Amino acid sequence: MVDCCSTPGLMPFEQALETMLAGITPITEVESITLTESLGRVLSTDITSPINVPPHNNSAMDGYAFAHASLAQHSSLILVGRSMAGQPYEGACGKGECIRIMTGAKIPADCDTVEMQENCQVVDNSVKFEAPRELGDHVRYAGEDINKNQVVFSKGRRLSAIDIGVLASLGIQELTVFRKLNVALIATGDELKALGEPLGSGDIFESNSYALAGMLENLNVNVINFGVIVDDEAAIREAFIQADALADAVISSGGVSVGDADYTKLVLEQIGEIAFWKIAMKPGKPFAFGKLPNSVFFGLPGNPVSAMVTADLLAIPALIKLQNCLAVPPIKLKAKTLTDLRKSPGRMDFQRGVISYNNNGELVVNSTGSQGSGILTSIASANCYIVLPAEQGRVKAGEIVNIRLFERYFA
Ligand SMILES: Nc1nc2c(c(=O)[nH]1)N[C@H]1C(S)=C(S)[C@@H](COP(=O)(O)OP(=O)(O)OC[C@H]3O[C@@H](n4cnc5c(N)ncnc54)[C@H](O)[C@@H]3O)O[C@H]1N2
Ligand code: MOO
Repeated sequence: MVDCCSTPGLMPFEQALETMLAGITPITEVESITLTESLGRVLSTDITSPINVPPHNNSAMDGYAFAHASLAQHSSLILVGRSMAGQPYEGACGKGECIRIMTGAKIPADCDTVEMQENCQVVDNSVKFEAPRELGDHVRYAGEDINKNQVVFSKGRRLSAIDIGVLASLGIQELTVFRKLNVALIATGDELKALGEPLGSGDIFESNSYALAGMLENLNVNVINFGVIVDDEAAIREAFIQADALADAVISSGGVSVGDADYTKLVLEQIGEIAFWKIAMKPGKPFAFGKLPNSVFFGLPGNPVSAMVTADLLAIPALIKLQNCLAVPPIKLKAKTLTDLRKSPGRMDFQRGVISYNNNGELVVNSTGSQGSGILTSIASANCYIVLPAEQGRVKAGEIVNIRLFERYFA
């Protein structure tokens, strides 16, 4: 186990993240899928465009196409044909001539400029142009979006809805992606009751696995939910062994602190190995990272806020690397805090806030109020973390603080 620290026994947050990512070996297995199945999947090869997009010069307006040199000599041009989207004009369009053209229709080789119909007067077969045009006006050029043989998306990219549209515009129907990860979720605690069960004295509804499963949905992994495992060493060992046999990654929550019923770390040590335990961060101090024989292991603290924040800031970046996916750096800003912020030196704080612009156009942040590790609504109502360095003490209203915007899967 690594032991180091700003606060004795606690590993600084950045060092924990770095150590954990260094311990993750990305999967290499790939599979072939159709484009319609590809949302959120991770490309296992670069995608090179087989065609120009658009494939031909086409009009950006409904109007008239002509050679720019023609209009320099005449203010009216003779209409000789019509090009519709999907039904191009294949004839000639010589000096003094123009064609009717619709948005998206192919521009004939003889033409290089388009005028919109609102600026034209048509009398019989003659089109009068009200104003001179620049060469190339309203022309969308072949390949102006994507050139043939251009690398459009790189290996490791997670495909968005827009990416799928781009790939469809290239005519791509099948893709090779990295296989989906299998991720096991285990909630530990005698007090935890599944939804639908009656709450006895001292019980609460189990909520971590629901929120975690929702966050993981955005990573497009297969979630294997083990539900609630009671605070019993043998039961937890059995659940970890079963999860390890099925999953690439095991995420537990609860039982990772120092209480009499906290078995997570003990069992991890028995059947696997711990890389580190305890981070100088708040919330999330007792987070544990390690390995089981076949999988990587993330031991999240049970407190709901601590579980979500460590999932977001530690487990998910590790899963993204395991997926062989390129990481997208978080957006970091600075803002003026509108309230005092309570903070003791020792751990890096990830307080929850709402960032916005004030009437002077300055970025300001409001705390979401009580920052207790059990107050899950402190995340639900926030849109960012207020990141306060470990050594920082109390912050006064009006001071500038570091902000990290929430990821789209979060809150
Ligand atoms: N003597 C010490 N006590 C504690 C320390 C410490 O350093 N010394 N650390 C505190 C910190 S910080 C945290 S965070 C918690 C984490 O403890 P555990 O990971 O062992 O979590 P539990 O004790 O099992 O649960 C804590 C809390 O969260 C509720 N919980 C647990 N799982 C769920 C779930 N799946 N859904 C909803 N709520 C859940 C549980 O009922 C408890 O209230 O330890 C501190 N203690
Ligand atoms: O780290 Mo605990 O998460 O402070 O409550």
